[in-house]
Amino acid sequence: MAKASVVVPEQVGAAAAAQVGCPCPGTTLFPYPPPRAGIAVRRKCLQAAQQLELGAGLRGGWVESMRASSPTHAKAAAALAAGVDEEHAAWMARHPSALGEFEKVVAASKGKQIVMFLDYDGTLSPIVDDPDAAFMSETMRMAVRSVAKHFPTAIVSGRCRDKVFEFVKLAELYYAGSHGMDIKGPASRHAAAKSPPHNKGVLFQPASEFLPMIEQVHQRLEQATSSIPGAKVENNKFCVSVHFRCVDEKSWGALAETVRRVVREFPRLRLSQGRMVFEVRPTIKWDKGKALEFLLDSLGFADCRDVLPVYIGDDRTDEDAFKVLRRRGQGVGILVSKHPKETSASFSLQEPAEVMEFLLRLVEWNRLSRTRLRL
Ligand SMILES: O=P(O)(O)OC[C@H]1O[C@H](O[C@H]2O[C@H](CO)[C@@H](O)[C@H](O)[C@H]2O)[C@H](O)[C@@H](O)[C@@H]1O
Repeated sequence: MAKASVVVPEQVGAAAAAQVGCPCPGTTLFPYPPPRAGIAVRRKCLQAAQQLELGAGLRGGWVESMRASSPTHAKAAAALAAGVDEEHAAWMARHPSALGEFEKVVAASKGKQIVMFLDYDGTLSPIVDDPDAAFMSETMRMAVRSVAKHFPTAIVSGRCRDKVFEFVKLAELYYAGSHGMDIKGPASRHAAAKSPPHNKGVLFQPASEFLPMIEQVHQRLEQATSSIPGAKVENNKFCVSVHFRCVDEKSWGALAETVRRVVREFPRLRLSQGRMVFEVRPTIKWDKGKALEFLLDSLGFADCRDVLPVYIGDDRTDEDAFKVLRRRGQGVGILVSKHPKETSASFSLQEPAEVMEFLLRLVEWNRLSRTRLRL
C-alpha cells in the first residue's frame, strides 16, 4: 500500500466548510459510535479530458475527450488490437486488486475505525444506457447494509441526493448527493424533530444560492439539446448532467459545442466530464474530496489518527476524494475499473461484483476480529 502511514490530519474539511459558509465548522454533527438505529448524519488524451473548463482551448480535443470517457470505447479497443497486456500488467502493479491485497488493506486498519465511502454509478450499480434504470441489485443492497452495521458508511454521488436514495433505499447511511454539495445524515426521529420540515436532517448544502441558476441552465440545456437524438439532460439539483452515451458519435461535436455555448451564458458555472456525460456545476470549491473531509469531521474524526477512510469509486469526480486521501496520508482509495486509467487511488477492483465481494469480506473480517477479541 502506497500510503500506509498515518499523518496528523489537518482540519481541512472544517476550514473548507467555513470557506463556503458552513454554519457549524469544526462541530461534530454526527455522533459516534455510528447509529445502530436512528441517530442524527477514474495518457495524454485522458489528462486533457480531466476538466473541460470553459475557455480552456480544448475545442479540437472535445470529441477525443468524449471518446476517452468510455473505457470500453477507443482506448480499450486500441489497447486490445495492439495486444498491450503489458500496459495493463504495469498498471495493476501500481494499483493492485483490493481483493488480492485484502490482507494489506485490513492490516492498515489495525487499531483504527474504518469509515466507508461509496460512489454509486459504476461502483454499486453497473453502468447502463438509461440513467433512470441504474438499479442496484438486492444482493448489493444487502452487502452495503451489512457494511453499515459495522462501519459508518456514506454514499457519495454526482446524482441528486433524493434520486440516489431512491436507488439505495437504506436510511441508515450518510448521503452526499450532487458531487458532495448536498449532505445528509441517517434518519433520526430526534434530529428530524429539531429540523424545519423542509430541511429534515440536512447538514450541508454549500451551493444553495445556485438553485435558481441550476434550474435555468437545466431548462436552457434541455431546449438547446432537444434536436440531438439520444442526448439526455438530468437535473441533479445542485448540478446538471448532459448524457451522450446514446448519442450517435457523428453528433458528439455538435453536442459538445451546444453545451459549451449554453454554459458560457452562466459564468458562475463550470463544465467538466464524467463517463459519457458532461457535468455542469457551480464554480465553488467543493467536490467529493471536500465532502469526504466534511463527513469525517462531522463524525468526530477531524484530528483523529485512529481512523481509516476507505473510498471506492469509478469516475473522474472520485479522483478528488482519492487525492484527499493521498494528501492526508491516511486511508485507502480504490478505483473501480477494468482498464488502466490515470488515478490517485492506491488499489483497484474491476467491477461492481468485485466491490460487493470486497464489502462482504470486510464484514466477515470484522466479525471474526471482534469474535477473536471477545475470546
Ligand atoms: O458519482 P456517481 O454516483 O458515479 O454519478 C455520476 C453520474 O452517474 C450517472 O451517470 C453514469 O451512469 C449512468 C447509468 O449507468 C450512465 O448511463 C452514464 O453514461 C454515466 O455517466 C448519473 O446519471 C449522472 O447524473 C451522474 O452525475
